[in-house]
Amino acid sequence: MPVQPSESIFSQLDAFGHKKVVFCSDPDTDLKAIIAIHDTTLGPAFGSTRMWNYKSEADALNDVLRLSKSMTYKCAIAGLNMGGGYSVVIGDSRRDKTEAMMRKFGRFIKNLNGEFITSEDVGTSPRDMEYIRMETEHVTGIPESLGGSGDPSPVAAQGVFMGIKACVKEQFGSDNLTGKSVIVQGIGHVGEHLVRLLRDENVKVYVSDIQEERIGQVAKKYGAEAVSNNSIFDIDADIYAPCALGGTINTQTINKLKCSIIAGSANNQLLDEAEHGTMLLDKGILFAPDYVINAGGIINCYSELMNFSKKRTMQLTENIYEVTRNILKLSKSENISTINAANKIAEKRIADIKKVKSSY
Ligand SMILES: NC(=O)c1ccc[n+]([C@@H]2O[C@H](COP(=O)([O-])OP(=O)(O)OC[C@H]3O[C@@H](n4cnc5c(N)ncnc54)[C@H](O)[C@@H]3O)[C@@H](O)[C@H]2O)c1
Repeated sequence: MPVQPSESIFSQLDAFGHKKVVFCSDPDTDLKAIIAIHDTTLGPAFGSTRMWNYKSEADALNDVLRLSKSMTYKCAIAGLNMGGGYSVVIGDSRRDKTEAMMRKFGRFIKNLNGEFITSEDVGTSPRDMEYIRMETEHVTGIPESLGGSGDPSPVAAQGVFMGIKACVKEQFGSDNLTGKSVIVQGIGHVGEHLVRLLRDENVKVYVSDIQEERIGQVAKKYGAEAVSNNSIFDIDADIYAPCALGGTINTQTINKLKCSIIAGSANNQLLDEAEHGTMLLDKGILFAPDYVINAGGIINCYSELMNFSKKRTMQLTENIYEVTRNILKLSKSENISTINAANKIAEKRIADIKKVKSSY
């Protein structure tokens, strides 16, 4: 069962298996943030910073715990030498965010002495990473003009695109996307780049968002069909690409879905991994585990840390195709959900590397 936001903080930490959680409070800058460090077996905890107007502090904690755990798996399966973490800043990014708030948050990261390294996410931008960089070096995704790798979302979209191709190969026998149809839910940074990549392969694209004006703009720019957010599950498309927030795949939506593939960028798409992963398996809907196919963003940030070339970054991102294919194969051969198959592969790598690190 998923951990409920109302449970005690320590029982939640036990259930997720976290190493450390830091609550950052600074009334002078109105900063309220949580940094969660899940696992550092493979290296320092890597994770984005999300700014969101959470309904409650308990929701914010639940979100950061879920997101940081999936980062551990994401780094492991992408072959990176990094652990898993995440942070959330509580507030409305368009109304409440200030330079002082982000710089103060940078100071909290600095105090972790490299145990946590961050980058941008929903509600934060390369500009915010620049503010954090003024206080600590433990940040990536800073603007290219400052020597960073800039916005990771085009690379994240490329990885999602490779994941979609791997799933199409499995379901249809060829990874050619021409003539297929995709619903992109959430046309923000990643969603819009994904729409462009799909349009370039002659895919029929439906776009949806909670911001009505965005739907019209993006539909017009890429020749996509605009769909209201309430009616996306009525559309008969081959692929559903969730690119907004998590939890959109649940008992209610699975019963409505008409697609045969789910593959998108949003983190933690399954409301309950075990229950909904199995439901999708039983219904024959292929689910590309989100943390596997959205790893392009973190690969881009890792490349910035490691001084990798753009070419190497793209090679690592395009490898998401093979990684996804291997997961689908394991899922099929063992008749387990795709999320279970991905978790098995990620956990094996963490266990193997733990043995390497057990001696000098
Ligand atoms: N940006 C990256 O590099 C990156 C990398 C990996 C994963 N992700 C994940 O991908 C998702 C999108 O990231 P982004 O950077 O594009 O964010 P973004 O904030 O730029 O875009 C999100 C979009 O989703 C829309 N949205 C929010 N709630 C919605 C809902 N209920 N229904 C429909 N639309 C909704 C927003 O209006 C916005 O347009 C997030 O879950 C993020 O964690 C992002």
